[in-house]
Amino acid sequence: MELKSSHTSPVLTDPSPAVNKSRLGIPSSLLPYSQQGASFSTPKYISIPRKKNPGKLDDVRSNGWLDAMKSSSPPRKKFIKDFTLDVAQDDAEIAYCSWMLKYPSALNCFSQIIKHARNKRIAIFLDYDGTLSPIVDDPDRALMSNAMRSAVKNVAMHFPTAIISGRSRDKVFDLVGLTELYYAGSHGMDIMGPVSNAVSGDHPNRMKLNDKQGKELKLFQPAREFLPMIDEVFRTLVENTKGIEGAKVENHKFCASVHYRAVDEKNWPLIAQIVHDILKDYPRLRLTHGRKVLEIRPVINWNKGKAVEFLLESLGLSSRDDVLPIYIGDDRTDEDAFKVLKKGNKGYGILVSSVPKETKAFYSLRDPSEVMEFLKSLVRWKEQEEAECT
Ligand SMILES: O=P(O)(O)OC[C@H]1O[C@H](O[C@H]2O[C@H](CO)[C@@H](O)[C@H](O)[C@H]2O)[C@H](O)[C@@H](O)[C@@H]1O
Repeated sequence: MELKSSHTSPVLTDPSPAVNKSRLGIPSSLLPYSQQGASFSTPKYISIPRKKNPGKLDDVRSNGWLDAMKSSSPPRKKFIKDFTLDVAQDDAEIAYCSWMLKYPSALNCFSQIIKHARNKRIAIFLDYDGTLSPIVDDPDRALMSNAMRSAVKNVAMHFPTAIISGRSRDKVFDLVGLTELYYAGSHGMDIMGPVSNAVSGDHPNRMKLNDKQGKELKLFQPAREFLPMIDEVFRTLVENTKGIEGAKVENHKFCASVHYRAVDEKNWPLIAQIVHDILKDYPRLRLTHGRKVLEIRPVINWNKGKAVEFLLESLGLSSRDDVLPIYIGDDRTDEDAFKVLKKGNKGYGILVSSVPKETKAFYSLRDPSEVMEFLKSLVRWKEQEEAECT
């Protein structure tokens, strides 16, 4: 989606780096795609001490980071012949089935869902990784299938649809490639949504734009002031983790991610300590845990739940009884959105998980293939309903 702005804003235009990256000692090959060409500004107010030997790893053990890291993603299913392990897998399946009594399958409960949806406007919110694309080792290879793309496109033709991702908005748009949707990147801190009178205006973090088709859109970036800070932290993270095999740092514009999925578990405490040490110097940044990823983001009171509320308002769908928002996601960061929908019974959160998890979602789906089935079912139901009305 190429957007033309009537404003000249460094945030929108992503100009060439103002600072020579090699001066910072970072070879450009270490910079992931989303960072190349991103806006750099000379750090004025931040200085990061370069610690050669990070602490004694006591902090991250005592503050629970390590435990959170270990439990942050379900283990992959293995094809196991061993009888004892077969039994263990059966036990896991039994545990999953009993968990589903509390969080039933959205596919099994489809008729219940559409009963509530009758005479209502459904709005669809989708997470990307683990929801539309399967979790893979390399974040750059998390591609969605063409079948999923077409299911999402069909959904967007029938219902207002938005993707709310932890990735940068540009990156998630590159991966999805559909112009029929709205996109919110950086956990909702970078929203390209519809223009509505209710929330437009002269707020400094909000501006109107036109897309290629001339459709008016609104950009909302509540964390714009953090851009240089995130940039600097990203560069420091790249520098400080470069000796750890398998570590990968991504710049998502308003947040930075440190992946440890491909890092030997014995080095996880080191990764955690590096992030912990950097965060100590940035009281205005905080940590959240994703699936085998540590995410550093501004402390502002903004998250995927707020993004859902913002988009509903922009769509003119908030504070109405005839609206049914459905949010599908797999990650801890999606819980903020589930919470918003659960509060006041506004709509349905659907957790994508193949293992039992504590969640604020209402329903569950096992994996992206079930997500696709669910989206297709929604379209079939809507088309049937439309046909009956004509
Ligand atoms: O909000 P999302 O769209 O779900 O994005 C959350 C994070 O997704 C990506 O990481 C996750 O998926 C990768 C690819 O499958 C996987 O390798 C990684 O372990 C997962 O954490 C993305 O790379 C992160 O930056 C996002 O924050």
